[in-house]
Amino acid sequence: MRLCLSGVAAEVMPRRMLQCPGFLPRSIISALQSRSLLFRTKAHRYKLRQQDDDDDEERDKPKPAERDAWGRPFHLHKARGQHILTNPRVLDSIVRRASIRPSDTVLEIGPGSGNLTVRLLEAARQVVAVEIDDRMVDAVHGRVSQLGLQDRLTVIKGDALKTEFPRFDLCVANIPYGISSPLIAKLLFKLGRPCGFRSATLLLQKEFARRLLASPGDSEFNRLAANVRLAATVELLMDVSKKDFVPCPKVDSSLVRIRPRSDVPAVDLDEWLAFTRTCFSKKNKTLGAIFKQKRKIVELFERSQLEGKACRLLEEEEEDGVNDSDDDDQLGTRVGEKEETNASELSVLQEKIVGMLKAGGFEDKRPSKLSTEELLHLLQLFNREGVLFH
Ligand SMILES: C[S@@+](CC[C@H](N)C(=O)[O-])C[C@H]1O[C@@H](n2cnc3c(N)ncnc32)[C@H](O)[C@@H]1O
Repeated sequence: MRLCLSGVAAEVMPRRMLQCPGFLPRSIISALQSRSLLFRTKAHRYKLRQQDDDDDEERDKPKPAERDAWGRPFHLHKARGQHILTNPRVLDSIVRRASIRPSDTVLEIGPGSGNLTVRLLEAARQVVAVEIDDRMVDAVHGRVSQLGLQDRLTVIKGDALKTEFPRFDLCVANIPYGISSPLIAKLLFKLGRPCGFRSATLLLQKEFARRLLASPGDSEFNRLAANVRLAATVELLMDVSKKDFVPCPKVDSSLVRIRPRSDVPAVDLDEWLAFTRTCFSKKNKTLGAIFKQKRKIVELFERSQLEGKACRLLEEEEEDGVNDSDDDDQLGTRVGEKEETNASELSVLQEKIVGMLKAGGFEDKRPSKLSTEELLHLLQLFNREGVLFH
């Protein structure tokens, strides 16, 4: 009976059968009724769907939830990820788990109206916040001034992806989820080496956090996880319910701590990033299959040719003792001239790559199952053969 009720049959069971005394226990009838499983006729289904769409539209509308520095309400924009964390226990917990020292400068991305900022100011020496929305900048300034803490807060108005960050010890933030991936890439790969901060404690969309935490071989393991593993360790600190935000988002969140590694392998980061882009372009294909694609071989061939030619030309220029800007222009033009790619050279390169993958035991392996060390070894094999990705 249970099976029948939990499946499709429950959707089409005539109401009078359910109402017939003794046909079903009362508890089951009320459970079914409360889950709206009864009588989902076409019209009813349409109405339910319509209701869902209306709910989505309602959710997408800006919400009057925050107040500006003068106490006037203003709308929150979903497109800017403006979901304000309102649960004080969760906010306190984030600050506690971020391991802030009294001497620290904390970078906060997207302070919003300052719920987290005021707590960070209690724990740190100073806070530098980057906020894109003027209204939020005013709101957080107003709030912090009321508490007399304005001397220890600097708010940079701008896009966190485009703004140069000042020096900081920790990053602690409830970020707009739309910029998670480029922001983490910026923190780990664009600030130079060593990146100079101890950790980034970030609230992220739960599914995104799971991917960051994935290990090689896990179904969620992807290029982002492979890149982050090269430069950092990631740990899950806690999950946070969507109910703790206003307006309530569609997804739950997780707090993670990302700690830059002090022993990042000596590899050209641009070359590594381009290499993982190629390897993870079809993450479930074997490396043999990925590097048999003609398009990939042509790309690698052209890049290697271009690189080789640029080096040769530079050497020749240096030998001639010529190196002024006109010659630089000429060099650019000459290097930029597209070489006629020769079919036999291409097939030589393809054979070389396939042979190298075979010899290294990589041909039948999938990139999503390789450890950082294995990926680094593979990149080294390519580079040794003169194949460059960047
Ligand atoms: C999820 S809310 C967090 C607000 C606040 N920190 C909290 O915990 O309630 C994200 C904030 O980031 C801001 N924001 C969105 N995109 C941004 C960007 N590219 N750079 C800087 N701030 C951004 C939004 O205006 C918003 O205030």
